[in-house]
Amino acid sequence: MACLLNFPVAVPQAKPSTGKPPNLFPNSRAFSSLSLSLRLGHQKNLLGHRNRSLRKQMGATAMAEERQPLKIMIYGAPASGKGTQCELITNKYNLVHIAAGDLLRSEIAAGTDNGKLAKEFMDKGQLVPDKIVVMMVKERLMQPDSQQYGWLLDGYPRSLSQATALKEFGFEPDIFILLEVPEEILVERVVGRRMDPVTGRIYHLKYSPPETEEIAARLTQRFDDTKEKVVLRLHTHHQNAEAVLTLYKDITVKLLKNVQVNSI
Ligand SMILES: Nc1ncnc2c1ncn2[C@@H]1O[C@H](COP(=O)(O)OP(=O)(O)O)[C@@H](O)[C@H]1O
Repeated sequence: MACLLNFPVAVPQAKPSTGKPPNLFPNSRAFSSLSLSLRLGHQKNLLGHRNRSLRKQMGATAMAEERQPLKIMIYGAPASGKGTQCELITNKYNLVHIAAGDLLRSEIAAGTDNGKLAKEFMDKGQLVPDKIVVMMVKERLMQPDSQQYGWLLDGYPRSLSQATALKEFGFEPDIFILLEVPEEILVERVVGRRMDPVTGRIYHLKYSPPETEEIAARLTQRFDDTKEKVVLRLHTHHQNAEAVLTLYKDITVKLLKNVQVNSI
């Protein structure tokens, strides 16, 4: 399989169910396994080098004593394949997957005040205010499972202020994974994306259609997965990307998407 980053991390063997939010792309192949393996193989060398430097700095004894769970952030435009990568990475490293968008959709589904306010911004393809998102993510990161097993944070931070806030709370990633995908592919992916509410599986009407008419009949579309809204979401993404990327440039692993659109 893909995603073979190797780090000196403590990976507990048996993680109980964490009630993690559903994956956005459980069945898609946004990046082919082969190209992902190759890229991560390359990045592995880079990271191996970084790890060696780090080990030198910390001293071998301290390193052995202070093994910490792995902490990763993953960043990319809407529909850039974060969900697929999250599945691969969490399976490999047994991390808790925390997706800011899923946390917000849970608030909306629960009908909370935060959820109602969040929906107004999500409807416009804008970032939900920090006063909601920062505390929500912070609280999830503080849960015992995240602390014990490590975390993979997906869709956060999306702005410099979010990154800074998390840093002030003492949450810093070991690795920042950046997904880069051409914009025309993103729009087509979003517009055709559907979810099966029974299995949680993600389909694409053109590139990964449902297997049966029964499934096709029950597919749902995310309320912000329209062409009009994805253009706004992409605009918001581009406005904030540079500031976020600058902050994590020393720990960034970049994955480029250059295969055909039908790899969803
Ligand atoms: N960290 C965040 N800060 C503010 N708003 C967020 C954040 N994460 C998600 N959102 C809101 O939720 C929407 C959906 O996010 P998400 O599910 O991650 O999908 P996508 O990556 O396709 O934008 C975003 O367009 C934004 O309105």
